[in-house]
Amino acid sequence: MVAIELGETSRVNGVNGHSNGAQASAPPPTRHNPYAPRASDFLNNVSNFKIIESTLREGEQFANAFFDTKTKIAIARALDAFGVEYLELTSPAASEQSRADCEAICKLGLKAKILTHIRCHMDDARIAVETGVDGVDVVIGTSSFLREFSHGKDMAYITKTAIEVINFVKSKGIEVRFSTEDSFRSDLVDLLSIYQTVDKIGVNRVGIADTVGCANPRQVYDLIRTLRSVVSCDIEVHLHNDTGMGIANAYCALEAGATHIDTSVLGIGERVGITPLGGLVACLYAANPEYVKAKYNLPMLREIENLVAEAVEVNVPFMNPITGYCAFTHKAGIHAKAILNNPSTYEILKPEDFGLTRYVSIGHRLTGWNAVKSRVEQLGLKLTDDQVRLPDC
Ligand SMILES: CC(=O)SCCNC(=O)CCNC(=O)[C@H](O)C(C)(C)COP(=O)(O)OP(=O)(O)OC[C@H]1O[C@@H](n2cnc3c(N)ncnc32)[C@H](O)[C@@H]1OP(=O)(O)O
Ligand SMILES: O=C(O)CCC(=O)C(=O)O
Ligand SMILES: [Zn+2]
Repeated sequence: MVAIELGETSRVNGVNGHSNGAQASAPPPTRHNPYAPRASDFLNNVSNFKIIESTLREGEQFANAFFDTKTKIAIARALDAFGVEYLELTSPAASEQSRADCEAICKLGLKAKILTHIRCHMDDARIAVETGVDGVDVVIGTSSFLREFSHGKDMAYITKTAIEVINFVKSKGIEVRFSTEDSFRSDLVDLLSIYQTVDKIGVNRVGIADTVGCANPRQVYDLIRTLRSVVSCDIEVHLHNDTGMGIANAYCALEAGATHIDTSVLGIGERVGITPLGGLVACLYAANPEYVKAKYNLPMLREIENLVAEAVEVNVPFMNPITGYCAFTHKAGIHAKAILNNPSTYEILKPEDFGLTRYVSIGHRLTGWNAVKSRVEQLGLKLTDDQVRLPDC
């Protein structure tokens, strides 16, 4: 768990980590974040999680996504090289082509485990287990909206079918996950009851889905923490970004004990999509850079985002974490001076860890003399400080 010890030290020494002088033998001050996870956060999985990368499932539901086989394979290979633990693919029940593509990706021999995503129905399950996948993600809506207006089934029917499908997939010796669609608008007693039932019969993971993007971080924390206390299997979360909470909600889910996070490249999916891979990586790197660097090939992120952006014909957003075109550009004089002295003053992410470089912008009315001096030195010019400071120099 990251920075437990450092957080405690900061607490001993006060918010800024400074000793008050009376504690002559106190440990030296630290400059670490006093809000970092503490030993008491025993459920916290911020430094112990797996990514279920769903660009080839949720991402295919993005309005502009029309992936052909070659593109799907290129995306699968790139995400595998990046190091995601799982790839989730569109249901083979969706079309003959989806089934063929799923089989083709299973045959690539990737390190990532391959999952496919199906309705909680035996017809879909029978097709899915024949594709060669390592696991099947099963889903069914449990909110009153979806029970009434989507599939029309009650909780008794859902529970019975879930048991049948889970036992069937397990009998094939592959992983199975059971998820409720629209979890945050479902009845809590219904949810906990069905999750306990599927946990008892040996499901590998249960999933919570914020299908409509209505949840906030505190609600996510509370639901996952409650669920963590009633099931012993892994917990996955799938979080839509309709109100911009996709990354924050994923972080809180991990803090509450979730083990698996669904992502897609650039967050593409239904409507505005889900937790973006790059943004999640940025957030978790900020919490524990060493853990994230050891797990993923971070310099590949830009290439993967460009690959997907091109495939779905969108631009990488200018404010994208890590790869947005200004992500490591510093402009105002106060920032530029401090950055040139020590990049950590205004950077929580190190560009070099992502194969990128920082840029100090000059030539604007907010530029200060320190930035100009640095550029003068870079260019090998010989000017005194007074000359650099002169506005007409
Ligand atoms: C929230 C999510 O993103 S869940 C994942 C969504 N993914 C997809 O929809 C995959 C792509 N979809 C498809 O290829 C098609 O919709 C198919 C093959 C699944 C079904 O196609 P169709 O038979 O033409 O049905 P259609 O798409 O119109 O309606 C969905 C059907 O699934 C049923 N259904 C919806 N959710 C579930 C569920 N979780 N479990 C079981 N059945 C379900 C609906 O009641 C409806 O059944 P009906 O045919 O009796 O009306
Ligand atoms: O299977 C899941 O957990 C999520 C399905 C989905 O895409 C959603 O509910 O938004
Ligand atoms: Zn979704």
